[in-house]
Amino acid sequence: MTKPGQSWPPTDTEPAVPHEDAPAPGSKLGVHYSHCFGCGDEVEAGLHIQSSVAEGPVVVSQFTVTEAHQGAPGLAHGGLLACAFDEALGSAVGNLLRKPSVTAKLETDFVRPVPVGSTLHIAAELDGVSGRKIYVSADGRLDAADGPVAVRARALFVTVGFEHFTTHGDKDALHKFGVSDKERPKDWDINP
Ligand SMILES: CCCCCCCCCCCC(=O)SCCNC(=O)CCNC(=O)[C@H](O)C(C)(C)COP(=O)(O)OP(=O)(O)OC[C@H]1O[C@@H](n2cnc3c(N)ncnc32)[C@H](O)[C@@H]1OP(=O)(O)O
Repeated sequence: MTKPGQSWPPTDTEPAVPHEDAPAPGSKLGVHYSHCFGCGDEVEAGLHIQSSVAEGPVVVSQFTVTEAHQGAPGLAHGGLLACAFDEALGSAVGNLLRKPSVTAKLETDFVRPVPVGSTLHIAAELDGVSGRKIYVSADGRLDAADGPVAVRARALFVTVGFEHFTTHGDKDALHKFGVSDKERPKDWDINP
């Protein structure tokens, strides 16, 4: 675990420079997969996170906590909050760098309770890249972009080849992600 005060990223990194085809600041980001628990519109009890690109290597996301997301009565489950951050951090990595990547490590600090009915405003920022390793962190603020911080997270994503998804998951994964064979060389950095 990263201890409070420990430097982040934990190793020397290069700046994370958005891909030339990354959506511009202000762009709303769509659902990357309709059955994704984080953002998918076909998962009734899912998190239905909505994200858009902000200035800097930053993606902002909103997650509204419903009764389907409770741990204690009236309060969000911590594991689902971690899920929300995984999605928000992954969205920053995937959309800005356009490198297929997976979460290798995810740390969360739960600072305040998050009640049902509240909306977490999550700002995820790319902190640096070291080879295949991408460091990214986020703050989640209660009910407003400048509200009190409720959750903080840091993550390491590792760039993988597209075959990670087709080998370990669904052989049709790329089409389900909406990435056609024709698009791959142009729109994605596929040489991790
Ligand atoms: C438009 C699109 C939107 C896209 C929007 C997408 C949003 C989706 C968000 C959800 C994302 C997910 O939940 S993804 C699902 C959850 N994650 C997973 O299922 C990943 C499962 N794990 C794996 O498949 C593997 O362990 C990998 C790929 C992470 C790494 O395996 P590998 O490829 O063999 O590489 P490996 O050599 O082990 O690791 C590479 C480097 O990372 C380091 N490393 C690896 N794991 C760790 C670790 N836990 N902690 C520290 N360091 C680590 C290694 O030391 C090494 O450093 P060095 O020696 O190079 O220095």
